[in-house]
Amino acid sequence: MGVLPVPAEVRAILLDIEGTTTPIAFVQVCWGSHIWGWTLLRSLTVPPARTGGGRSGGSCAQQAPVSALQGKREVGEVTRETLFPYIKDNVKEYLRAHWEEEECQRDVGLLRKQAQEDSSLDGAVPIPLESGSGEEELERVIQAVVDNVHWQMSLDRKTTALKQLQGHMWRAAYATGLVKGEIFEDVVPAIRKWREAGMKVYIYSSGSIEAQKLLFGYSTEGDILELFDGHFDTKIGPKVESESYRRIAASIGCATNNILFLTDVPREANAAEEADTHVAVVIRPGNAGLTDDEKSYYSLISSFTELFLPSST
Ligand SMILES: CSCCC(=O)C(=O)COP(=O)(O)O
Ligand SMILES: [Mg+2]
Repeated sequence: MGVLPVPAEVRAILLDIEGTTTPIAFVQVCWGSHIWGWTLLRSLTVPPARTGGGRSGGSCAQQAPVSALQGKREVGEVTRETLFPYIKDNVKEYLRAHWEEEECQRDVGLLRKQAQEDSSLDGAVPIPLESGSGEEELERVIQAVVDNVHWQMSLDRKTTALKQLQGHMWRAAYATGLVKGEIFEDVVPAIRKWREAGMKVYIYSSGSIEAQKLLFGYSTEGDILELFDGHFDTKIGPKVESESYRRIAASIGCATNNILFLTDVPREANAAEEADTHVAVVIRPGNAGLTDDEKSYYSLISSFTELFLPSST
């Protein structure tokens, strides 16, 4: 095991999620079974604010009881292979069930605006406004939203519009207990130690703040939200732009060089470093490989226990 001394001026540790606190597989690996995905969907499409759903609320009538679903497959298995496939498989049903809710309309509005900005990109999918009130017209617009979401996800885009919708869809999956956020085992003990040493700890992920809070609030380690002093997402700026790290420092109330950022993505590390933030690249099972240049340029850790704080003995 290596040891990485943390510079004495560091007062706050800023953590990426996917590939850093949490296995990439938890976020990205495909569903094992269509039937499972379909059944889970049925249990999760109840609109929170009303019964009967939106215009096509009839789809909620055949929900499978949660206990029956849990009997078919262990919770742990679902959590390891869940987040992105869940969105891809279930976005159409989700939109049908929630379409008339304010939150869903806000999400669609954001996606439509993003689609306009993306119109010059190869393969971009526009989202038309609804013109009329028939079921066919509704289906046409919903299909465009579905195609847009699938297109963005095929490129692993990190737009705020996509991340907002994803966060809202995951909420039901976590709340039923069928999904739990997976955290590497070294993460919680290390953060507790850092906090005891007086370090502030923040999250900065492309996942929306709501999605971050779900992942850590319903995690395999229980509700661990108390371990974090704050959360940042792409609303503060993209992770690959150095200005985002200046804004985060201003928001925390410190200088950029008082922060140590841990991430699996060299482009993000590079942007943070340009802003004079300390960085270390995290190597976890399943992460993308690094080039030889990246390996020799960046400080690398494979576990949070490798960080050595000046105040720790
Ligand atoms: C907050 S959980 C979902 C993670 C996600 O949507 C994502 O894009 C991961 O990005 P990260 O910046 O955490 O690597
Ligand atoms: Mg990451």
